This record gives sequence, structure tokens and C-alpha cells, in this order.
Amino acid sequence: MFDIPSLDLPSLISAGGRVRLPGSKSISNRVLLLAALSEGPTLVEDLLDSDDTRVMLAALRQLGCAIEETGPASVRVQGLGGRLPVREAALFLGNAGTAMRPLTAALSLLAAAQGARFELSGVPRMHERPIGDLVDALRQLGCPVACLQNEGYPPLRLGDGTVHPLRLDEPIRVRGDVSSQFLTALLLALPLVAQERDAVIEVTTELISKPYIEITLKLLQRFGVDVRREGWQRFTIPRGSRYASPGRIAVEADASSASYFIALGAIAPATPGTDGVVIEGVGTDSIQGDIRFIEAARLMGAEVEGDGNRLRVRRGAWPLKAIDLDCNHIPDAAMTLAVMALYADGTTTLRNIASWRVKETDRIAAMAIEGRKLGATIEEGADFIRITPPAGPAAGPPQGGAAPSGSSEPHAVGSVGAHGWRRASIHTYDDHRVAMCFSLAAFNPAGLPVRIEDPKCVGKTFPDYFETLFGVCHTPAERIPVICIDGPTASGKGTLAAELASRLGYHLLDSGALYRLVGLAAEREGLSTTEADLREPAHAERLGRLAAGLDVRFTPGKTWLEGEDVTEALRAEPAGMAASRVSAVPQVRAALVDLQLQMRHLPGLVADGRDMGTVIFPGAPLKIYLTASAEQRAQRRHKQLISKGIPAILDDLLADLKARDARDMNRAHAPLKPAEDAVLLDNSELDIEQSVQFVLNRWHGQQAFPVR
Ligand SMILES: Nc1ncnc2c1ncn2[C@@H]1O[C@H](COP(=O)(O)OP(=O)(O)OP(=O)(O)O)[C@@H](O)[C@H]1O
Ligand SMILES: Nc1ccn([C@H]2C[C@H](O)[C@@H](COP(=O)(O)O)O2)c(=O)n1
Repeated sequence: MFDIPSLDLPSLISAGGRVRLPGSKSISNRVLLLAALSEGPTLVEDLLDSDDTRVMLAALRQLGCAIEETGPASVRVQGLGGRLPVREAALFLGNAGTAMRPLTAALSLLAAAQGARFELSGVPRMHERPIGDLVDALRQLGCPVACLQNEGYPPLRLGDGTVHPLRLDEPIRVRGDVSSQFLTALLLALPLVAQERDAVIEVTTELISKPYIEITLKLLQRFGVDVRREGWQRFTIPRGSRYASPGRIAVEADASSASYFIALGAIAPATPGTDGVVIEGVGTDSIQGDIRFIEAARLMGAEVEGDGNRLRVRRGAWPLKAIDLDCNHIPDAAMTLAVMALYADGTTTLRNIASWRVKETDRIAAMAIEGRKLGATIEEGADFIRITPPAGPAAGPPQGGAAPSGSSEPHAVGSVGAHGWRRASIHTYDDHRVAMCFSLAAFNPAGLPVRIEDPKCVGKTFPDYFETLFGVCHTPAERIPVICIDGPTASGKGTLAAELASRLGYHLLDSGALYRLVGLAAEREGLSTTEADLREPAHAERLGRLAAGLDVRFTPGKTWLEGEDVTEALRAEPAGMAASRVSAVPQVRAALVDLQLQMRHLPGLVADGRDMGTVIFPGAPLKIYLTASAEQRAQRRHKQLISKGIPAILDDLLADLKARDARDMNRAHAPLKPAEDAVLLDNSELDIEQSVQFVLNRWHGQQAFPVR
């Protein structure tokens, strides 16, 4: 997950390949609750690991439910059989509506029936999300429920520690037009108390998001409860209902999450050598309502085919076709249509979406404000949004150097808007769907990058969303930004590069490690690395072949040579000196070029070395030449070695360092020197943070995302 302030997406041009999606949030949280309420253990597989499911798991554990992790995406839940081992608890539910609503209902009924008391709260936005209709329904049933700040909103106190008789003699009346989760919550909770008589729910208004109710009913069935339904107005939980564990249940991949990749396949031309975007874990017979997003995507031009557990999406009509659609049946996935509308041949209207206004944020307002930043013309109403795409490509420099030679221009969109595409920094309102939707704006025809603020908000349902997206998107290497950090030894390049990569969410290339690996491999093969021997042409050839065939693997924080962990050995001073000698051999340098170029992955790269800016990435948009006085550098290295418990003599280090500088700067091939367009940074008087800030300021200044 990108836990950084903002993530810059370079302009993207094509997509293709397979994605495996995480489990459905709606199914995961329903299944966890049902398993906890049931008699007996349930093994839950393919569970979503996200903020909202973590919140539910933590709450259930706090309530005394034993939950054991049995694998990376599976848990065994020891069901409580409807009995409360914990009678008093304060549960924090973040911004998880799928935890707040069902737990409110289940715990209210159990607290009244068994004499318990619970407090449920969340983040400030959760305290603005209405729950009054559910509270009213629970009060009708005889449950003491108190709204602790504002009537009709969390935080809530459920129960008062004493037993209250429940009134099931009359139908429980609940509205269906604010959130279908109120009905879901009652449906999940009432089987706990319907032992003596039927429990009947009457929906008093038009029911929105019916597909989510279908999920609830199907899952209730899996856990042994058959609800009778008369239209969408009356639901009867039969007397004697009791939850029984199905033993094992697998969670389908999230159909709402699939919508971003369906849209991706519809918007992006297929990367050569692929046949569009293949989505695994969810298929056309999914029980999730958002699977009907496929129909809407097809209306807009997407070519989608699928089977029980897989979908394949290719671009069909282009530009996409504008639509006018009632989206009541796909409330979450419909947001993705709003972003597809940016690539349509006219104005798209999405109707019957009033529920967007009470989600993680006011989603109608959010989509309108952020879409306008990109250049779209957007009108919004209480329950609709109307989107006219930006006009054709705007003038503006492509990011990451020159536009790729020979790159096709695949995005000839109908020019219908008043403005062209604009470079935008997308505010995400702590709403995962806003972030995921607008990532697709990186395919804009103007070749502009898109900044996504607070990208970690995707953690609510899809923590690895951006990694998954980058795995199937393609853009010419020249568009992937590289920041080069070159300079002499111990100037702090590695430290600076690692910090920058971590703060920007970029990949890291420690090119010195490659030369160190060649030195180490040579030593292990018994090949001399003395300067005299390296001048022998036959010996230089052998070393070049050794470098070309290096059996090396990088894992987080570790380097492996022929299967052996050499992380420590590589950082030792003799390895640095050997690296300096072998790096003067042209055959060695040539052998390592491709390996370095291949490290240029989305969303960007920070490259540390001696010739990053001059030879390997000459078109890089930012090159830093980092120096400090030899004395300062020797002191830093001395301190570094001593702190690791490695004995070192300052004068010897200074002499070695000067010798290394001389060799690195004076060799014939790719000598250490600043690139002509490099920014010189002498950090003798700067601490690490000051150096990092210097480069970040420079980088952000260069990106020029307008602040609006
Ligand atoms: N600006 C700075 N001020 C003080 N110390 C620093 C600064 N930058 C880095 N250091 C420290 O200097 C030491 C050497 O830094 P680092 O290993 O990053 O250098 P390097 O240029 O990558 O060296 P090499 O080229 O040999 O790999 C580290 O202990 C690091 O913490
Ligand atoms: N791009 C590079 C990186 C490193 N080298 C050589 C010269 C250095 O002295 C040696 C070790 O590098 P370090 O790990 O200390 O950064 O490798 C080079 O020639 N070109």
C-alpha cells in the first residue's frame, strides 16, 4: 500500500494481463458477523484484508469471539451461537458502514435479550452518516438505543445492562430509501430472537440497492436461515430460525473493485502481446449486485466476456459512448461510470444516485469537484450527476522527458467539453472509490500525469489497488520518471535515494550494489580484481561474462547472490574498493546496462550511482549530483562503520575514499561527473532531512500540479 501523502501517476497508454482481486467487502463483513453469531466453527477463505474487515474482526474479538488466522486470507471463526460472553464493550468501527449498521442491530437485540451494554463509535465522518431509521426500528422492537451526540447518528449506546422484552408481535417498519444497510442489518439480527414467533420487516418506502439485499438473503441461506420475501416490501424470518455454520465458506472477489479493471479494459488499448484485461475471482454469475456494472460498461462500448469465475475485457467502441442511466442497482460501481464518462463522445447522465451523498463522503460533490479539475464540465443535482468530457488533448509537456518516439496516440476522444484536459491533483476525501476512480484519468489523451492525494485511502477495500493497477498498465519507459542521485562515495546518496523512494512511492535502484556483486562474485570464482589484471583484455572479457550471468535476486532489504544472502558482505569496505576497480572495465559496465534499465517501473524510480544521470538515464527529469567534503564523508563513513561494530581508522578511510574518488572520476568509461543538467547539492552542512527536503522541493516544484 502507498502510505505517502500523494502518488503521482505518469500518463499511461495501454493495459493488459491478469489481475486477481481481493475479496468482496460486503460479503466479507457479512460472513464474519454470521460466522460469529452461528453455532460452531466456520473457516472463512479468500477474506478481504482491508480497513473495514479489520475493524469488524477487532470488534468481534472484543466481543469474545475466538478468531484464528489460518492463512494469508483465511480465518477460523469460533461461533458464539448467539450467546454474549462479553456484556459491556466500547467498539470503534472507523468508517465501516458494513460493520456499524449490522453490529448496531445485532448488539441491540442481544443486549436487550441478555442484559448487556455496548457503545459504538467511528471516525468523524461516520458520525455524520445517518442511522436514525435503523435506530427507530430497533426502538420499535423495545431495544434501548441512545444517540450520544446527535439524534439519528452515531456514536450510539445499545442496551442499558438490563433485560428488556422484545416486541415481535407487530411488523418492524423501516425505510428503504436512505441505505439498504438498515434492512440488511435487521435481516442479519432478527434470526437471533425469532425463536418463539416469526419476525416480520416491512419496508415503508422504495427500497434502494436491492442487489445488496439479495447478497444478504443468499448468505443467510448459507448459514441456515430462509427468509420469506414478498416483493421488496415484506420480509419474514420464520419462527425457530437459528444460525448454523456452513463449516467452510469462500468469499467472492469484490465486484465493485472489478469495476475499475473493467473500466480499464474499456478505456485502455490492449498492450501488444496481451488480449485485454483478465479479472480473476469474480465472474458473470456473481451474487454481487455490482456485477451488473458489466451491462453499463457494455453500453458504453466495453467488450466483456466471462464465465463463473473470470472476466475478460477489451476496448470496443472508441471513444466510449455517452449514456443516460438509472444507477440505483449499482450504487458503488456507478462511480466508475463517472470516470469512464470522461472518455465518452458526449454527455453522460447518471441518475438515481442520491445514496452517494451519504457514503464515505458526499460522492456526487466529490466526483463533480475533482472531475472539473481535470477539465470536464459537470452538473450535479440531489440525485444525479451529468458529465461532459474535457475537449481533446490539451497543450502541455508530457512528464518524464520527451514524448516517446513511435508511441501511438490511442486516445482520439470526441471533443465536446469547453476546456481541454488539465493536470490535476485529485483530493480523495478519505474515500477509496474516489481514489480508484480517478486513477483511470491517467489515460487522458493529453498525456498528463495525475496526482492522487492520500492514496492509502484505498486500504478500505483494496489495499494493493495501485500495485495491481501498475501490474497491468503500460507506458513507454521515457514517461516513467527517474530521479538520479550521483556522487562520490559516502556523500549520502544511498540514504537520500532510499528516503526519496519511500516518500514518493518509487522503486529504488542501488547501482553500486551491482558492481559490488560483480566484485564479490569474481572473488568467489577466484578471479583477480587487481587493476593490473583487469587491464588484460582476456581477463576483462571473462569479467564481463561473469557480470552478464550474475545469479542475483533482490528481496526487501536483502540481496542474494547464487541463493546466498550477501547483504552484509556487500556493504563491507573491501567490497566497495573491489567494485570501484571492476567498474572501470567497459565489458562489466556494458553487461549491467540492461539490468539497470529494466528497473524503470511504474510509478517511478530513484537511481543512485555514479553514471545514472550521464549514461543510464540521460533523459531523467531530475538529476542530483550530491557531494560533501572528503573529510566530512570520511567522518560519516567512520561513524557508520563504528555504529555497526566494524573497526575503522579515520585516516585510512580518508585515504581509501580519496583513492576511490580518483579512480571513479578518472576512468575512461562513464566516469563520475555531474551531468550537464544536474543540480549540484553539497550537503556538507546539511543533515539528512534537509537534503531530502531540498530534493523533494525541487521535484514537486517541477511537477507543477496546480493547487485549487
Ligand atoms: N546529509 C547527511 N548528513 C550527515 N550524515 C549523512 C548525510 N547523508 C548521509 N549521511 C550518513 O553518511 C553515511 C554514508 O551515507 P550513504 O551510505 O548513504 O552514502 P553513499 O553515498 O551511498 O555511499 P556509497 O557510495 O559508498 O554507497 C551514512 O551513515 C548516512 O547515515
Ligand atoms: N553507477 C555506478 C555505481 C557504482 N559504481 C562503482 C564505483 C563505486 O566506487 C563502486 C561502489 O559503489 P557504491 O556502492 O559505493 O555506490 O561501484 C559505478 O561505477 N557506477
